[in-house]
Amino acid sequence: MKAQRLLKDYMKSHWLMYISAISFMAVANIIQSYYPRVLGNFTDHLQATGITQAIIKDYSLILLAIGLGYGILFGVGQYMVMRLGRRFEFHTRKRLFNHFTTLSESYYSKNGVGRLLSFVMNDVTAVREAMSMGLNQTVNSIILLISVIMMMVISAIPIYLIAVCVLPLLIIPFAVIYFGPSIRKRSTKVQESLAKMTESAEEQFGGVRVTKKFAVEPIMRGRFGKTVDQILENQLRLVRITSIFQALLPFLGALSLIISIVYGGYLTIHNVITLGNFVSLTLYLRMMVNPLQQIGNVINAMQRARASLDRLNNLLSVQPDIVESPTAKPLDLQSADIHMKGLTFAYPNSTQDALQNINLTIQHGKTLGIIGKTGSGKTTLVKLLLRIYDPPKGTLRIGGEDIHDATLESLRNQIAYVPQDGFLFSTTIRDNIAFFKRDSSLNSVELAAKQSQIYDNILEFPDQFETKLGERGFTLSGGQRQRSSLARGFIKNAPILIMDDSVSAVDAVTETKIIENLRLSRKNKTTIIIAHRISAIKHADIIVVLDEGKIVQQGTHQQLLAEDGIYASLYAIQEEGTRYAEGQ
Ligand SMILES: Nc1ncnc2c1ncn2[C@@H]1O[C@H](COP(=O)(O)OP(=O)(O)OP(=O)(O)O)[C@@H](O)[C@H]1O
Repeated sequence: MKAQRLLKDYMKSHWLMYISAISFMAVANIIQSYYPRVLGNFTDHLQATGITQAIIKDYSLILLAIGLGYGILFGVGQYMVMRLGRRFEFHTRKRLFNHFTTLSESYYSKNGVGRLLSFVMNDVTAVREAMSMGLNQTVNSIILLISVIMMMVISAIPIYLIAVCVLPLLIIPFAVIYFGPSIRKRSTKVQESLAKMTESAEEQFGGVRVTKKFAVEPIMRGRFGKTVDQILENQLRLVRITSIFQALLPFLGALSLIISIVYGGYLTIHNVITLGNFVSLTLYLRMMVNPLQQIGNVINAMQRARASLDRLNNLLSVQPDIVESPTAKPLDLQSADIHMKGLTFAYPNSTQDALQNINLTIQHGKTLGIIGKTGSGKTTLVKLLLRIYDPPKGTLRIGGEDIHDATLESLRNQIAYVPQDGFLFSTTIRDNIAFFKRDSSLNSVELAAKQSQIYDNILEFPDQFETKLGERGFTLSGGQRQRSSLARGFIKNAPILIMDDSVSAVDAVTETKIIENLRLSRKNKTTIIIAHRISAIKHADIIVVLDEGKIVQQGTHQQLLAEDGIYASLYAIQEEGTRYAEGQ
């Protein structure tokens, strides 16, 4: 697994912006650290000469200059940091999405949509917040602390007094080392439980229609409630530890201030230091409390963000299962035969073979029908053809070439796959049909719609081919959805068309018309039809019957009827059903 360095890479490519932002904020803080010194001098002046108009004017102008200088420079620096944070968020989300598009189906079957959404939403935001706030406050606090210490050292305040007063503050680094790892561990738990909640919400929303029909809302609420409870529990554990940590810092700051008042006051009474020095010292120490508290906040936020950053880096390091060989060539499938020889396949993480010793030849231009019980391996067979999963080397050849030697693009571009439950996007029906090539002419979209027998329905939709589907759009029936997705397969006019149970939701008359259109439009092109109904495949040049991953029968409709096997008994049952229905 190649380690990813999301944040480091980003910082490397934006270093100039970082340096500029840091410089602006650094100068702003150096200017601000003059503030106690000016007030100290003011006090000494007051003591020496009493209050005069000139003193008031001079010091107000100096303070105004400090205020303006700090405000402008700090504002610009802060803007740059925030901008960097937002750009990081944008860049990371794009990078994640690009990465998602490279991952294989097996990754998606292991990770729910909600979990993936959580990476894009929660984790990226956690890192961005820590980045903007972290950089901002770290620079502010560190520069301010250094400037304050420098100003104290070059002032007339004795070093031993400074050392004693600053002593409690030295405990802070130890507190950080002690609390840091626990904060990070608890933050990882919070992020994980957020991911679980998003996953659960996605599942519950997706299944809301089923839930409603079965009136099982309490179960739904219970399931979601559990994930929310888990977040609360994990967040409270995190809050407990961060609160202790954050309370400790101001306490140490206050302690140092008390020491300065007691010890500094004593030295002032005995004239070891001036009243102005005493005022400056307390102001300096007061000025150190905020940056110290900010450092605590930043460390907490950084620890939380580290947990998210680790999750993101791990995700970006996931390699797709299906990788193209460096020597892969684009294949031309126009006149390619398909050969399967001794093909045995088991899904990753499964001990059972989904396909066993498949030997099959599909000559180009022919129609293959595949039938078999549910779970017999029909879909698996065509997934291997699309290389959604990898068949063992040497077991599947297309046009004489091993499938592993073909580029994925050439393979998938020349095969049209129509699944049983084709997904339709929230766009117009026209765009859904022309999904493969958005600029297809309306004529070709209409032709595909006619071939898949959805044309007449579309004419009745409110905006016909421009009718918007999906969320806040028009809802199609199951059969209409299936035929729209079939039109998507027709319009591609690919050398190989695979219909995976794609006419299961249409009535017998429509099915016959679709099959007839298929035969007309796909002369000399390879077509693979998976079906449960014999009526959908009986015209095929060759039919295979799959049972528990094995080909148990192979031949034409007539040949298989003549055999004493699954096909003939299936035919008898389905015929009986048809006769019964017709007799009703
Ligand atoms: N992603 C997967 N991971 C593990 N096992 C799987 C996966 N997909 C399918 N299977 C298993 O492989 C076997 C064959 O499944 P396949 O989907 O090919 O059957 P099918 O004949 O198409 O079924 P149906 O007619 O119900 O669509 C089944 O036992 C199924 O549980």
